[in-house]
Amino acid sequence: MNVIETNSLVYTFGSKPVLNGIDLTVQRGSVFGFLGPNGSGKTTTIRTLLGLAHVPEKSVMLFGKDIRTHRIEILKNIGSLIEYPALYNHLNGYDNLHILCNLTSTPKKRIKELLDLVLLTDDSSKKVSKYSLGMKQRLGIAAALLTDPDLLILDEPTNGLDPAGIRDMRHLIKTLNQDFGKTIFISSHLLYEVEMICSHLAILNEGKLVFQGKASELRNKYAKLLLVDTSDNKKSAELIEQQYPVKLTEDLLEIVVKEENDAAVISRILFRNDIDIYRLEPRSQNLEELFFNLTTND
Ligand SMILES: Nc1ncnc2c1ncn2[C@@H]1O[C@H](COP(=O)(O)OP(=O)(O)OP(=O)(O)O)[C@@H](O)[C@H]1O
Repeated sequence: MNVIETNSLVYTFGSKPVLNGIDLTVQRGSVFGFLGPNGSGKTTTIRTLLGLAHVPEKSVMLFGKDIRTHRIEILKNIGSLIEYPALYNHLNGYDNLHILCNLTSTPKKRIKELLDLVLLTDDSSKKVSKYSLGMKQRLGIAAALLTDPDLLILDEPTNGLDPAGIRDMRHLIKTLNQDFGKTIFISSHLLYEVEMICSHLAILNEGKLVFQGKASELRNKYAKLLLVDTSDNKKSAELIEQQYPVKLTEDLLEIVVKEENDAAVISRILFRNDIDIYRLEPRSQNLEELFFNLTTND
């Protein structure tokens, strides 16, 4: 069953079209990455999914039901974290969840389970004002999970986090999906970030989807670059260009590769020709380069 389905979804701010006919399909059990540059319409799409923006009938369906006619029922089964979590900074983590438990008539034992899950048990009696942004985000996710919804919608969950915060967030998303069966919809403007954790992706550009499918399908659609610096870049370029497209810049080689083991193939070519490698570094295309490929290669 599709957890989210949008049908030719359109949305305008005044006379400005922001979403231009979006057909999203998010299957149960997936970690779905919703990618797009700033201003492409991600937050607006999420607002439509949560019934916060007025849309035509049947254009936004969740769990097979129309958000226009079944909003309350649908929202009971969604946990969301949009921008920063709304928390009481002067209270500790436990008490924040306790208040929400009372509001939602959730049994108190759920608090301990969730604090364990989001790795905040040891900090549960600390005031939230003393939490790092990553800890606040994780407490926000615990709050969103209180009523055990099937779908979790996270808007840029790693924005502003330090590397440790990003690692914890990735781990949490994986656990929620694999061990607890949650379907997770994540918006982001970072390609490598969603590629790493998502099973499926959609890419939005100027209110239109330019790609939707499995993350592995996207990987096959675009090339990666390998940046290489050697003891003899000119000779290296001549050797490598027999097998790979290569550009010789002032101080390095930019080689277009596709397979994981291309780096090994290239190092063997150079090694056989007595060329030393000083640097060999993969670089993914950024979103702009990817858009260019997606819109010109098809
Ligand atoms: N309240 C509003 N009134 C008018 N235009 C708006 C409003 N909110 C957003 N927009 C415009 O709609 C477009 C899409 O915005 P949206 O916030 O959905 O994009 P986004 O992909 O989430 O970007 P970001 O990552 O920067 O939040 C942008 O051009 C934005 O300027």
